[in-house]
Amino acid sequence: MSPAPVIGVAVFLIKGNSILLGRRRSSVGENTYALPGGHLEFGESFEECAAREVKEETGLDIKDIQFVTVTNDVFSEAAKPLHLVAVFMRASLADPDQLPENIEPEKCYGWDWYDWKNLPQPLFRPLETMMKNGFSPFD
Ligand SMILES: Nc1nc2c([nH]c(=O)n2[C@H]2C[C@H](O)[C@@H](COP(=O)(O)OP(=O)(O)OP(=O)(O)O)O2)c(=O)[nH]1
Ligand SMILES: [Mg+2]
Repeated sequence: MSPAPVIGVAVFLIKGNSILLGRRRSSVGENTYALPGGHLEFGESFEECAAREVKEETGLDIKDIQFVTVTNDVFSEAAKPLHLVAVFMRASLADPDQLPENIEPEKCYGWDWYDWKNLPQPLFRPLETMMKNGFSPFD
């Protein structure tokens, strides 16, 4: 039996021309820069999941949470095959002066703001694929 598809929610947290990224500590995408996010829990809306994951991982409070796009990928070559539906949301800081904290240091090396025109490398693969396809969360 194949495992059920998994639903991830990731958040483009936008501040001026920058987005918040953290270098992952994970068997999936170790050392790559990714958005805050995690898995949808039973009964949650995408907006609730986005706000909860950003709070759990960075301590930040967000507002104006909107859906932007969705990806659907099957990683069949992986040791544990994974079918991932990733829902991408966009949001802004409720308080522009609030600073990100690394609340889950076992999952992330730290959060920082990066100019959209000068993103760090390597990006987490789903993010890199979106960028290569010309996606922008600012449009
Ligand atoms: N965090 C994050 N997840 C992403 C991004 N792009 C993308 O496809 N995803 C997908 C891959 C992951 O399987 C899924 C969940 O994110 P995650 O790996 O951070 O999960 P997590 O441990 O924080 O989740 P949880 O089990 O604590 O709820 O979302 C991204 O840029 N950032
Ligand atoms: Mg996460």
